Amino acid sequence: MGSPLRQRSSNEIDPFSTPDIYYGAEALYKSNKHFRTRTYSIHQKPTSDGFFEPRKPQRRGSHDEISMLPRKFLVSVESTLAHLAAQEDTDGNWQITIEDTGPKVLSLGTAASNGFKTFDIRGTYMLSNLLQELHLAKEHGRNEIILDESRLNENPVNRLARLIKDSFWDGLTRVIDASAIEVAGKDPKDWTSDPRPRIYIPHGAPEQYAYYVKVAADRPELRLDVCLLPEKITPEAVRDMNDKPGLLAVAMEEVTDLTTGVKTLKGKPFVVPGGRFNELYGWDSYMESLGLIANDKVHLAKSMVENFCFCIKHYGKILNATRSYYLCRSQPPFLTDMAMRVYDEIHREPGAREFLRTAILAAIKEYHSVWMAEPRYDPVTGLSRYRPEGLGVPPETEASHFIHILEPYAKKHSMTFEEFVQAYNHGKVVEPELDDYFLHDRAVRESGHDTSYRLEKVCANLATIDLNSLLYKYEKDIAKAINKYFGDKLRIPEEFCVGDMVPNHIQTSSMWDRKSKRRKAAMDKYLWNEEKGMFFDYDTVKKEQCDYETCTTFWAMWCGVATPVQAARLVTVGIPKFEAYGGLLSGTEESRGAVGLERPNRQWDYPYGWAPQQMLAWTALDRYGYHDDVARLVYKWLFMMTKAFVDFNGVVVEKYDVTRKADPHRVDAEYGNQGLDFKGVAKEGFGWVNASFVYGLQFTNAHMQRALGTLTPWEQYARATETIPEI
Ligand SMILES: OC[C@H]1O[C@H](O[C@H]2O[C@H](CO)[C@@H](O)[C@H](O)[C@H]2O)[C@H](O)[C@@H](O)[C@@H]1O
Ligand SMILES: [Ca+2]
Repeated sequence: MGSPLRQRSSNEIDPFSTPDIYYGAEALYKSNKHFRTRTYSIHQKPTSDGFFEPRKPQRRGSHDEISMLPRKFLVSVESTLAHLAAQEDTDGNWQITIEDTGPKVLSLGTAASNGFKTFDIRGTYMLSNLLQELHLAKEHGRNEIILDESRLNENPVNRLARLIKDSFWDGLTRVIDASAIEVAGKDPKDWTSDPRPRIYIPHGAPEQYAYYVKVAADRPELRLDVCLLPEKITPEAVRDMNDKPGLLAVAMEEVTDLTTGVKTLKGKPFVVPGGRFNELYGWDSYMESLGLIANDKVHLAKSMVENFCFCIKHYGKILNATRSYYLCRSQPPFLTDMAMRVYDEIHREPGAREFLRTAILAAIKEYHSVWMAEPRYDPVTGLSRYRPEGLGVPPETEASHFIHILEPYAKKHSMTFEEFVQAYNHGKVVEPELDDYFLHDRAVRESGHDTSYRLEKVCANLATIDLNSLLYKYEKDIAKAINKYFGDKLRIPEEFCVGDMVPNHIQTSSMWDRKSKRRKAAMDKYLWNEEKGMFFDYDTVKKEQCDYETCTTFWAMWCGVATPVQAARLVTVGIPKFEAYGGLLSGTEESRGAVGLERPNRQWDYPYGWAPQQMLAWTALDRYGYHDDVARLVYKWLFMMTKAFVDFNGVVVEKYDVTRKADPHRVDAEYGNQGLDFKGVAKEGFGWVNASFVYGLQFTNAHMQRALGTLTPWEQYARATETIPEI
């Protein structure tokens, strides 16, 4: 995207710099140098109505405005912030939105007049940008600032893309080592009475154990609890950790401290989703990596691949996420595509080929030991299911989540809710029906689609179109990597062998091609519905195809398993079913069924739309040449995001209600929405939604970007760009 014309002298700060530069020490020095005559005091008295009025300074002797130059304001931070909030944040939620009913105008003194002349800042967007900038300036310890008008009226598409690239990724990046373990250690899902930072180290990483024991001893104020995991991680062991939930160690590298010359360990960074999700997630990481690559941050995506390889080596799988309570389950697998996209970017760097080799070997191990082994593998169909092990009630959900399920059992056993959970988790009471319920519940969480009426009470039995598409992609990618990069001979070292594999045996692309052909045949047989023109899940226990219409049907195009004829039908039949105002729905309204008090909305059903669904569908449609559909769907999603960003104080959330025009970020299903809870200024957005924005922009042209920047709805844009037929 082009940025506005900038004509700056060398002692000026780029108006679109990151807050640490724009409000940091250098900016302070330059603005002081430039405006010597300024005499603002920070000790201002409130006016009679209790508000702070920016004080009118003395008129400067020199001329005021040079109209050709971009406008800048001279702003007293604390007083303007107080005035702005009191006047414009009328509902007192620390944000200025279209729902506030203030006058929507505030005057700022121009810098060129030393604050004497004023100029009006008008409308929700500019005022909320002002609020955000003042919060940032305050956080950087500034009492007064020179503020570029272009930072307030910046094209919103540019602004959001800039914030994602320059600020949000940084806000979501974590490193686990002595430098920042207190940040990564925080877990808003730790509901225990003493939520202290705790780290579990796998048995096979004694160097990390020694490292963290020393960190804990050197910095007792952290209260870091360092625990060694048992060699064999069983469901019982995982259950017993529920009272002491903790972070799981990820990859570290040995480095030499440049000042002391001593060798130490350094954590490999990763991006977290945001909100309550402050750990490395499985499929979120893949989506985030698409955004990181789009933003030239491939080193972070690479580091996440390396962390996944560590997880496969030490925990046996890519985890749902890196907390102790997630140890038994995985999430939708994307490792091969992620590693190959990273490789494409870094292939000229030293060590790139080894990076890819390790990732492909890890993926092969994961493929066999997790997805193609029982209980996930179904030998009858040859297809796979989300079906993780585990015991008892998942501890990470809100306390209220399972009340309606568990209370009748607590009553039956004359126990309190807590007593019952304790007794049930430890096998003191036996309730096979509940075991079945939680088997499926764990599977739902492993599927990433927690929760949905599509999967509730049945997920562990389903060969889903989602998972089998992803495994087909593994098979095709592994075949391609072996053939293209490893001379069609990949040696499998002992540490990557599974079951009865012979150490150091050679694998070739044809072995993997055969696997993909077998899967395609099974998917055609069990998952494709010729009459309906879509792929569906298959119930391996009832031995019948399901009828829930899910937007994951497009994953068959993402992975390439759909024939061109199937793809054409999917597009014709599927798109009209799933397309809504803001992009693609997770599922159809009809499939979800009626909702009400007794049957509340589930967040992965209609009317919600999620970034990963959009991103995979765009890529899928693009792969088969449906470029007009891609353009339209991308536009709708980006439009919805941009409009919410403009109208609601810079908000970027975990998911959207894609049927809701005015406030699509409002989702009250299940645990609500993540990314809403900020005061004044959003610092992180939400991982995969950030990614969807910058990834989506790659499918747009300059014309679309301009139209998005002026908040032109799709229909209006489409009408304006309709090709005029030749006469
Ligand atoms: O705490 C409840 C559940 O939260 C997670 O699921 C949701 O957030 C994840 C992170 O963004 C995302 O990967 C998943 O698709 C979302 O539904 C977690 O993954 C669940 O296991 C957990 O029970
Ligand atoms: Ca408000």
